[in-house]
Amino acid sequence: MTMHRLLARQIRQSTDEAGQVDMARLAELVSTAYEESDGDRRRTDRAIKLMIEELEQTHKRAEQDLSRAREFLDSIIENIPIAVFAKDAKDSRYILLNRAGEEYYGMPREAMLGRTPQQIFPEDIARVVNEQDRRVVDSGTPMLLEGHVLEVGVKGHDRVVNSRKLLVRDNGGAPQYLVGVIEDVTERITNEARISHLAHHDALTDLPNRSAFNAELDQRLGRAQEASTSFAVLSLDLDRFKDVNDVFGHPVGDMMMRAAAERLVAEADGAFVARIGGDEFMILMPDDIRREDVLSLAERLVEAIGKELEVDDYLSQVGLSVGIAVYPGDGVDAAALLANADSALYRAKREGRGRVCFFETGMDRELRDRRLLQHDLRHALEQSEFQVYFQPQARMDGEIIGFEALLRWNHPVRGFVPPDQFIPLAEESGLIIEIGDWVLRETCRQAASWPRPLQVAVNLSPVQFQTGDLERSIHQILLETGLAPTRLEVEITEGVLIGDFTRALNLLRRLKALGIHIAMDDFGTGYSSLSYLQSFPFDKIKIDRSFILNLEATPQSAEIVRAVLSLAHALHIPVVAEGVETEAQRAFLQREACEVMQGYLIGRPEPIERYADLIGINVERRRYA
Ligand SMILES: Nc1nc2c(ncn2[C@@H]2O[C@@H]3COP(=O)(O)O[C@H]4[C@@H](O)[C@H](n5cnc6c(=O)[nH]c(N)nc65)O[C@@H]4COP(=O)(O)O[C@H]3[C@H]2O)c(=O)[nH]1
Repeated sequence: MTMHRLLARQIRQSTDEAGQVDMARLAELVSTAYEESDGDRRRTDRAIKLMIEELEQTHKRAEQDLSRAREFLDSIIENIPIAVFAKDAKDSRYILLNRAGEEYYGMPREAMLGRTPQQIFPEDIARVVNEQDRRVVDSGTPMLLEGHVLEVGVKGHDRVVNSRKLLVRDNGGAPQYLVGVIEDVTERITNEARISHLAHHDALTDLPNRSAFNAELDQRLGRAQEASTSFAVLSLDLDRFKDVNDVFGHPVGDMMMRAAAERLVAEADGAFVARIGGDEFMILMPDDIRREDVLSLAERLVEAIGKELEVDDYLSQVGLSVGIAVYPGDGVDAAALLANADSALYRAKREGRGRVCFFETGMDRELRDRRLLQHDLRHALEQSEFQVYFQPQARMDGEIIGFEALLRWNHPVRGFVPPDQFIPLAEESGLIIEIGDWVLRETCRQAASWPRPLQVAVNLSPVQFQTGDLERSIHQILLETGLAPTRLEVEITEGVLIGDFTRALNLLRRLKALGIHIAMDDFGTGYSSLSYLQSFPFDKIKIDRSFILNLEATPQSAEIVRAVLSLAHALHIPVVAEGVETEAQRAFLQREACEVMQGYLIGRPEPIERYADLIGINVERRRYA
């Protein structure tokens, strides 16, 4: 007989040593076992119930997640600014369309869903759409169209779109859906075109800029090399444009620049005109144009720009200088052509502006040399290559009353470089501010140490008036050196007053109020010397040495000197005659009652040690010896 192991154990536990079964004990054991078994079953039932509940919740959560994901995807598809559609692969019937799709097709989705292209679009369009759909279904390869002009929809035919259609198969691999996206890229393409335009055009004049010019020049070179033709490169620079900005301010300057650019384009006969910098332009002339035609066009440009510019009731006059280099004679690559056109421009400007110059051999050397000099000039101050020379000024009876300070540059290789060569370079680069301060400080320092309190005159450049703080510099230098302001004279040319007239005039007034004397230099060589005499009470007038030089040779010079002297006398302004070299010139000036003279007859510009006796050093020594 087989018996459950539990019952056998319970009988064993209820049987005594004599083999007698204690029925009451057995009943108790069995009933305890049943109770435990009931408890186990109940626990198992509860666990199963909990598990079922947990499974149900997990399932529900999964369903919710799925539906949320679907909603999320739906909302993305619905709101994406790209048209999205899905069609039945069998008959191209639309089964999904998002909001951008409605906009693209210009109809609500209700008008499209469940319908085929033939039921929606005009016949010709429906045919194209169907053909595309069939191609994708038959080949199984996606269709991609980029930048094609929109043929369906309400936005008009000026829209440009990228579109893509692809096939989705069912689990068995049979074609099920066609999914398509259509992106309107019109704005992007317009923006890209605008950015590309900006990158190649100058913002102010809308002319091609330097990079566009370089690209065009490269193309021209390629063409000319292949076809063995020639062409001309013109380098143009507006003269005195800085004055327009100084006088009228930048907004008016900008308008004037636009007006000048328009004139250039109008006159350039369709040539390629580019603005490559502040007031610099370049022109590429048509291929194989004759030299005389290039010249006559350049001259027409100079004439057109030279006419008065009128913008918003502002009148101004600027000029134009032109340098020309011709391919292949003046250069076979871009760098050589540009450098040579620039050299020719430099010559045109140097010859008096408003001119046209063709490149000639040797001009490049001139420009290169100038650049080298400019480079060296930057180090001249720190290398102590400058020195102030002094030239005496005397009354007509020979009594020395003062000196003019004249700057000298002792270049380590070239020797003495004339100030007429390096001062314009220093002005162009702005170095004149530092150099001018140095000359003033050095002159005042020296003059303050002279035993005789003679006058000392220093040249000031127009650039020092326009930039930097000249008044403060002079003030500080006078304090530093201890020179009495009344012993200092500043010489200015009319260039100082041509720029910002009011600013320069105010500055001169303040300097004069300090006790400094103001002299008008190079009188008679400018355009408006007379009108400037009216606007400021100069302490001295210096007649330019060109008039003195020609005193004996040309009667006109004598007349001019006479006229200047009588005018100055009438205004009670003393006159200094510059460049007096001969006794005859001195005698003439004395007869005409000129007050002061300066020139080789009295003494050349020299280091002050050479004039030690004039400044009182020897005299003093002798006295105390
Ligand atoms: N043939 C001849 N020439 C005479 C005679 N007497 C004087 N000279 C020269 O005439 C020039 C007079 O100076 P400037 O008209 O102010 O003309 C000056 C002035 O405009 C400028 N310059 C010189 N030093 C300075 C300076 O420190 N600062 C500035 N801004 N300009 C300066 O450079 C110009 C030329 O200076 P330099 O070569 O020193 O030339 C000086 C002087 O050497 C003479 O009897 N015969």
